[in-house]
Amino acid sequence: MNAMQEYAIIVAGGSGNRMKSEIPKQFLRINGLPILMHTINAFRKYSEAINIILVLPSNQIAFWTQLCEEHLFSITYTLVAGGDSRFASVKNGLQSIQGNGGLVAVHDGVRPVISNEIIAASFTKAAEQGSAVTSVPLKDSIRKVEANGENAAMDRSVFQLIQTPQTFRLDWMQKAFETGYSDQFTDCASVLEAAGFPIHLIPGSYENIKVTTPEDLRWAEIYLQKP
Ligand SMILES: Nc1ccn([C@@H]2O[C@H](COP(=O)(O)OP(=O)(O)OP(=O)(O)O)[C@@H](O)[C@H]2O)c(=O)n1
Ligand SMILES: C[C@](O)(CO)[C@H](O)COP(=O)(O)O
Repeated sequence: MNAMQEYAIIVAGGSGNRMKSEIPKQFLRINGLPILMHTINAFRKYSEAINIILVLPSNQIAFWTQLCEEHLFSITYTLVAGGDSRFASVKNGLQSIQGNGGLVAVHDGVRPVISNEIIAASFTKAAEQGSAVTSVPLKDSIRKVEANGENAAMDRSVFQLIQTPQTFRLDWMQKAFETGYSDQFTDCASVLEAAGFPIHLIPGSYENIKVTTPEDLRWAEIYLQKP
C-alpha cells in the first residue's frame, strides 16, 4: 500500500501585536535565523516528501522574499496569502490543496522548537485515528475568575494546554472548514470538534513554545541552541 500524502500548513499570517516588535514576530531572528525559517526547516528535516504550504500576510510577501535571498533559503513550499484570523489563514492554506486524500498537519509558524519525534507521532496517530492534537499537562494551579471578580480553585488535572502540530485526515479538515468563522475557533481542533469529528490528544513538549510575547524569545533562543 502507498504511504499517505502528507501536507503541512504552516500558518504565519498574523501581525504579532502582543510581541510589540517593528516587524511581525515570525520574521524576528533567533540565533541568526528568522523564526519562521527554523519552523520550516523542522518540517523539511522531518520529510523531503511532505508538501509544505506556507501562509503569510499578503503585505509581507515582498519582505519574506528579501529575507529568503539574504539567508539563501531555498526550501520548496507553496506560498499562500493569509486572512484576517488564524481560522481564515488555515482555510486559505487548505484551499490550495488539490484532492481530498492524505493527512494535513497545521502548525504555528511561531512554534520553531518542534521536534521530529512530535511531527512523526502526530502523522502516525492521525493515520490511525483521523486526528492528533499535541498537548501538555498544566504545571501551575488554576482559578476560574467570574465577571464579578469572584474566583475559585479548579481541578487542573482535567485540563491540557493545547499546542500544534494538529494533524487530521485531509477530508475531515475540508469538511470542518466549510463552516464560517467563530471567535471560539482558537485552533483547528475546535473547528473539527464543532463539526463532530473526534479529537485525539498526543503528548507535546514544554519546549514547543508559541513565541507570543518578548520573554518567549529568550526561551526559544535557548531551546534552539541544542545540538
Ligand atoms: N490572521 C492570522 C493570525 C495568526 N496567524 C498565525 O497563527 C499563529 C498563532 O497566532 P498568534 O501567536 O496569535 O500570532 P499573531 O496573531 O501574529 O499574534 P498576536 O495575536 O499577538 O497579534 C501564528 O503563527 C500566526 O502568524 C495567521 O496565520 N493568520
Ligand atoms: C493554535 C494554538 O497555538 C494552540 O495553542 C493557539 O490556540 C493559538 O492562539 P492565538 O491566540 O492565535 O495565539
